[in-house]
Amino acid sequence: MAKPVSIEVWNPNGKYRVISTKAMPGTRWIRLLTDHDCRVEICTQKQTILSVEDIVALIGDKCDGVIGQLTEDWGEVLFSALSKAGGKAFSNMAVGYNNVDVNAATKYGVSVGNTPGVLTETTAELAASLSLAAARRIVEADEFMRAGLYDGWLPHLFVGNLLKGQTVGVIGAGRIGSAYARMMIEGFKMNLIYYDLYQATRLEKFVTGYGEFLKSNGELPVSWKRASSMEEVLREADVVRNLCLSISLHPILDKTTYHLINKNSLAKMKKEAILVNCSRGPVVDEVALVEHLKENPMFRVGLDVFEDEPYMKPGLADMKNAVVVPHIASASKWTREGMAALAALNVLGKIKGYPVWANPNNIDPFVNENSPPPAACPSIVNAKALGLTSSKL
Ligand SMILES: NC(=O)c1ccc[n+]([C@@H]2O[C@H](COP(=O)([O-])OP(=O)(O)OC[C@H]3O[C@@H](n4cnc5c(N)ncnc54)[C@H](O)[C@@H]3O)[C@@H](O)[C@H]2O)c1
Ligand SMILES: O=C(O)[C@H](O)CO
Repeated sequence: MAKPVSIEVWNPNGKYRVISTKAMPGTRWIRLLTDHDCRVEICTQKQTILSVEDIVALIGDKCDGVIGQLTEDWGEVLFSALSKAGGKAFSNMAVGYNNVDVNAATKYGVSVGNTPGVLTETTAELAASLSLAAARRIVEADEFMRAGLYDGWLPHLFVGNLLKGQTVGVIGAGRIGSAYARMMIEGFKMNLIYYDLYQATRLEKFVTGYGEFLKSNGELPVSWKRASSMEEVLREADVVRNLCLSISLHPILDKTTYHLINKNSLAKMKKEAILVNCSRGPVVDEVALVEHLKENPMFRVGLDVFEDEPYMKPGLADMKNAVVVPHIASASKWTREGMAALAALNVLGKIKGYPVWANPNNIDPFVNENSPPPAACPSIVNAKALGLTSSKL
């Protein structure tokens, strides 16, 4: 029997019982629910990662919907418990939903929401920050300063890499990968090589147009190339004798991307390259990465995500050529409040029987605080499997 889980309650007399497994930023998401007759219960338990047993206890005998977190294991047990409690709606407060067994949810008739779009730029900005921090050795230099080791300017002190005019590689050129690519191309005049299962037409058009603009300005144009495999992105450096300086990972995590970066792929990268991961930890074989970092001191990584969060693989914390941050890529106030609103509206929309928003890439009307959100679920990943109708709004 799980211990009772501590909660905070809003609108105790609300008709629909909605649970959030964590306190989320802002209060708009709470208002959106309480204004529509929901009783909102927020778990205030101290431990960061809730167990399945804790969540079953939270769900109890009557629950209409749950907002959960990417640290939780949403599978058969939880969807069955939610369904038994009368619940039909779940939303992750994240765009990635590799922690969710969508088939199990569908089997129990539970919709699975996620929060795309609102975190695209914030996440891409962190990937760009990690690229810069790694290229210019910012963390190492900061530690050096604070340790009182600086005793005067030196020609060799913390020499790093220039990004301008080099090549940026993007694996997974979806929303975030494309936004990151644009930042690096526009900001640092980098050339692009990308690998994705699908053609990133808008990104290609952007690079072509920007290249023409630079040319008309008398500057060197930028170029793009769509690689036919990830290996081609890693190898490109040798082919064109141009340093493929920075490679950033932005695919979803599934069985096709698990350990996409491993011992073999690392061996194909330039010894002085930079690898950034703001997708999911298991996209990189972290043990192989630690070995590679040890053997190649000029190879640098910027990591926001880790294979066994919250832990790092042994040795990673000691590597000076690694910049590590605790899964904060989407951590801007605007984005986190927007994610909370989207997650709440995914759950509310299903409870109310609203249709599903037709374009999950344009969620602006849901995050605009100055007007009421559309009567729709912003993003339901199993909408088709559940036969949910699409919004005409
Ligand atoms: N670190 C963070 O805090 C953070 C924040 C937001 C998102 N993410 C992660 O980033 C991922 C991407 O988010 P998004 O909004 O850009 O999603 P998206 O669906 O727009 O983009 C994912 C892209 O990956 C591509 N892809 C899928 N399988 C691939 C493969 N085998 N090889 C190459 N490309 C492949 C898809 O075609 C798609 O273009 C999320 O699923 C999530 O896991 C992490
Ligand atoms: O998938 C996501 O949304 C992130 O990992 C957290 O923002």
